[in-house]
Amino acid sequence: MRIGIVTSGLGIARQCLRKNTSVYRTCRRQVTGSGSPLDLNVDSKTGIAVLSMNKPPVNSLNLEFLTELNIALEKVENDKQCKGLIITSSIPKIFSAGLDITEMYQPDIDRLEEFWRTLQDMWIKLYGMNCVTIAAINGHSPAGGCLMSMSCDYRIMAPNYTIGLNETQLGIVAPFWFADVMLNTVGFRQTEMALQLGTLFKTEEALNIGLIDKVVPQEEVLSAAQQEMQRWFKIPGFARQLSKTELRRPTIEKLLKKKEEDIGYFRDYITKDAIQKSLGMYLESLKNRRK
Ligand SMILES: CC/C=C\CCC/C=C/C(=O)SCCNC(=O)CCNC(=O)[C@H](O)C(C)(C)COP(=O)(O)OP(=O)(O)OC[C@H]1O[C@@H](n2cnc3c(N)ncnc32)[C@H](O)[C@@H]1OP(=O)(O)O
Repeated sequence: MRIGIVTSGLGIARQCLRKNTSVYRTCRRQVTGSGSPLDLNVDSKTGIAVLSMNKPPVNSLNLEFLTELNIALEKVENDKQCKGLIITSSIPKIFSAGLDITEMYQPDIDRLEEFWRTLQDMWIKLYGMNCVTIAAINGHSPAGGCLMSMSCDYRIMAPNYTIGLNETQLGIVAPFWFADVMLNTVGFRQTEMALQLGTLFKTEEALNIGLIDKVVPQEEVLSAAQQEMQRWFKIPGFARQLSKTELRRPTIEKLLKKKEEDIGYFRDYITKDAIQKSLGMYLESLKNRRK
């Protein structure tokens, strides 16, 4: 089954969310054209869903894209046939460039708050997914891209890319829940160094510190993820799921308790003059890189 979701506006996205049971039908109908930022393929035989991000140029996470991701995750979670989810990218050499910096630079305040809330929701869903989740990291994966990868149960990455929480290099701070997920993944010492230095790890380095679990050649990333999934499927689903929930619940609950506070903190922090200046300079440096 091939399902695509279009981003022709938040209205459609919300319509899909509201009519949850008809999401498949509604979205499939919209998809016939090209330009969908997400491809969701559910193989009813294997029970594996492959969600491929396809938002040029770099799969940056803006409000609309995050909304689409939320819909797709919800759809997978509600689909009794789906036992596993693989997240990957259709953009060559990029898994995701992380949060769309233009959402944070000179923002409209209402949209900024909505953006952050939608990101929180996406993370809560992904980190708490009942089904097995594998990140097939076939490109660079900085900051928000790293968060998405770390939120999966297993990470397979192609060589010669980078991954990490590089926020300090932008002059900003990784939120506490980004830090918590990294702590849960690689432990305190690696996290305190990586967060302060804003380290982007090369694939092999990421493997060495346990930020990713396996390295395979670029063209094998997806098939390796499909194969890995079989190992997880052999474990009785309920026992596996409960083990995951028990381990991840405290981290999720920590954010749930402070969701509104976190939105306010983010808004006040991001709109500070010094932070705006840093973000402006970083955006400029990205644009000048190719000159
Ligand atoms: C209290 C808490 C407060 C704040 C918390 C905030 C947490 C933030 C989390 C984040 O995720 S911030 C984003 C961090 N991401 C990055 O630093 C990645 C930046 N991008 C790159 O390093 C590279 O673009 C690349 C991903 C390695 C890809 O390189 P490539 O050479 O292939 O592409 P190019 O650099 O030419 O980019 C093409 C195009 O896309 C624009 N771009 C890139 N990344 C972003 C982004 N994250 N947001 C918005 N736009 C981005 C780039 O400027 C180019 O635009 P142009 O074509 O108009 O020049």
